[in-house]
Amino acid sequence: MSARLIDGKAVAQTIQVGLQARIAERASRGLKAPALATVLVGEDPASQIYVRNKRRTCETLGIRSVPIHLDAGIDNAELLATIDRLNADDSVDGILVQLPLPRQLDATTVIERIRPDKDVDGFHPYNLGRLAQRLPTLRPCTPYGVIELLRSTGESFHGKRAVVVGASNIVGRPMGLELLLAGCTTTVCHRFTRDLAAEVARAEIVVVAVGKPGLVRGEWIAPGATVIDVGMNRNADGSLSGDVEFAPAAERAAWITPVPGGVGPMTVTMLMSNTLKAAESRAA
Ligand SMILES: Nc1nc(=O)c2c([nH]1)NC[C@@H]1CN(c3ccc(C(=O)N[C@@H](CCC(=O)O)C(=O)O)cc3)C=[N+]21
Repeated sequence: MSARLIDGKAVAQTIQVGLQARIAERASRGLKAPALATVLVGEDPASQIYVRNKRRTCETLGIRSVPIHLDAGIDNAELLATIDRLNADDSVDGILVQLPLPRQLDATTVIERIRPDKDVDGFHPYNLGRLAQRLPTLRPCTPYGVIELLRSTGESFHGKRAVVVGASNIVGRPMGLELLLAGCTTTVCHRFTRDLAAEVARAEIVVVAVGKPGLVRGEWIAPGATVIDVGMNRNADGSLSGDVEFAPAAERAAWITPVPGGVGPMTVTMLMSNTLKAAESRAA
């Protein structure tokens, strides 16, 4: 392996120390702790683990966690009523509804119901529109975390050719907007892209967020590229792997993120950053 590893755990830790200090400083001025409501619907085991992790990180940083657990069988109206209550609650700064939701519930309606200034996931059309117009407010956590990882390498992004693989609403599309904002010449690839290998081979920065293990072959990676793997695939033996063939990609890349320990820890950290930001802008 010749690539240098981008240590997401370490970058996340550094950012968290800064957040913790800012939250403590607010407390010393008599301000209340920022508060994050995490809404979990049903018992999906992966969602339970993720939400527990978010709640635990809140406590570590001095953010008040407001855990809300709703029955798997609730209907849209009940979920929307919960959102309305949290929207109106002045003691709550941020609202996160864990996705995916059970089938009978409509995520789009729910996301659009959250007050944009409490939308710490950055999924509301207002916040995405602001990002599209180069006036970011609350930014989607995973793409924002990827930008922080790229920044941590110390390499500049200005004018770089960036390729995003995957065009989901929560990662690929906002990732394209973030890279554009950062000054990259940005291409977003998806299931209809004709020659994915050729697109990836042109990239100086590659961000992969599809959810298919080994989708991006090591031999596609341009020598000296920076590779960010957002994929999190659970293997039969319980271990995790990304969407990029790690070992051969690391032979060619200059920088690469591991899975786990790359993007994942940043997603949670940027959620905490957004919660503090939401609290700061309410007080103002
Ligand atoms: N409304 C909403 N917002 C989200 O941000 C959201 C969501 N729904 N639904 C699910 C996905 C997934 N997600 C992860 C966050 C952290 C890790 C993470 O910390 N992963 C660790 C290891 C995890 C492990 O070992 O299982 C790592 O990559 O090193 C992973 C996945 C947030 N999501």
